[in-house]
Amino acid sequence: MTQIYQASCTAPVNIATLKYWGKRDTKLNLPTNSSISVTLSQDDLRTLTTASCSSSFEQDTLYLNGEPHPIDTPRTLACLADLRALRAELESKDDKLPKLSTFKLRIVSENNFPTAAGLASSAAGFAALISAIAKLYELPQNSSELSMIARKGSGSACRSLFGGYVAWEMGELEDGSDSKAVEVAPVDHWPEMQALICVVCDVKKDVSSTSGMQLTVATSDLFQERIKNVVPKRFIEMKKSIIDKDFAKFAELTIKDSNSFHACCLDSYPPIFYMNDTSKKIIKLVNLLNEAAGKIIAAYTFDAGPNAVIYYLKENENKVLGLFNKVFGHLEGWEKAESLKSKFEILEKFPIDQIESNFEFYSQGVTRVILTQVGGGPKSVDTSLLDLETGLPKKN
Ligand SMILES: Nc1ncnc2c1ncn2[C@@H]1O[C@H](COP(=O)(O)OP(=O)(O)OP(=O)(O)O)[C@@H](O)[C@H]1O
Ligand SMILES: C[C@@](O)(CCOP(=O)(O)OP(=O)(O)O)CC(=O)O
Repeated sequence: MTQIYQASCTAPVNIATLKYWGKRDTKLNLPTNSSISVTLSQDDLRTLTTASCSSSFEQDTLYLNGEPHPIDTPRTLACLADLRALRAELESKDDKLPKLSTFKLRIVSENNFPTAAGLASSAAGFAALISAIAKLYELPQNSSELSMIARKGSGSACRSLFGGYVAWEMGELEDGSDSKAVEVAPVDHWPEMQALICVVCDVKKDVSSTSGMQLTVATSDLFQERIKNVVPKRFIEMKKSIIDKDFAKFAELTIKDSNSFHACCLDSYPPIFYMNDTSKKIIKLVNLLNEAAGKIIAAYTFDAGPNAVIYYLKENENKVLGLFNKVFGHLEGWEKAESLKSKFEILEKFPIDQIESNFEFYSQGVTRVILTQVGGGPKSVDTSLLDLETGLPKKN
């Protein structure tokens, strides 16, 4: 039987605290502003991808969550072309290397969380795809260099090439060769960062990030102010808050940036609404919590959908989870916090009677919670999703 070469990697989701919104080049996914994100732990949310190639494969194929998935989209093709070109360069310098760049690829991938549900599956998906093929091809490129390929798949995916706290530097060159992800700080620098994700019931969003941001670029005046005057300063301040481990500052900037991004969406013409009434109730809960604490202990952020991500530090876990468990404790996702429940608290100054007297209103609209934390970048793994006998995805 013809040899099948294969390699597997996992990659994480990242949730931006300073949002990427707007492209200056839609083909290369070059952004109008730099952005910052926190990489979330792969213990909770991760993509696992096996990349394989063989002279016997007749076409490039992708299986996602057990089903064939289109691979011939311009963005995926751009990633594959870049990776093959880098492999071909290695082969041209060393005759002994098998000509993997000429073989067709078979890629098998699985997300351990809902795909296309506003949980950044495309970011983890492209980061895992690029990492697995780079491993298969034995490419020497570092994570920043690979991030430029992932960026062509989906802008935010470039940040999933790193763990911890990550910046995507927008760059200024036309060919995008300086628009890449870099590490702001590794997980170990500030491992106390936690994230509570409230998954909000929703029908699929009607404006994708890709088209939404183009509408904003074309029509919003507020957006011009955002990219010229707001984000450049915030980018420097947020990086500093991470280096200084200054949660109050980090949280304030995170909240303001989520608000600024959604304000630009509303200022688009016609307006775009990603947050819904449930999202607004969650904002209110976070505001009341911070007021009761007398300082900012929780920061909300929303991407292009109604799901909330709430960042907080481990030291405030009892207070933050205490409140959210009170409201959403009946939902799936609290198993991880079982041992903490006896320590959950409602702050003395929190107006809990407001919530209790309107409990149905506050507790509706969220389908599940995910408790997670800051985590590491892509990992090379031995687990393979490919059945070498059949050359097809393994059956579960
Ligand atoms: N593991 C994967 N491997 C390759 N492509 C993937 C993978 N997971 C997701 N994708 C691609 O990303 C698409 C989903 O992206 P989409 O932006 O709609 O949703 P999302 O990233 O989950 O949510 P959001 O961008 O709103 O946070 C999938 O349809 C698929 O094309
Ligand atoms: C609101 C965001 O999540 C937008 C993400 O946009 P995408 O990276 O999904 O867009 P494309 O580059 O067109 O694929 C903010 C962010 O992650 O920074």
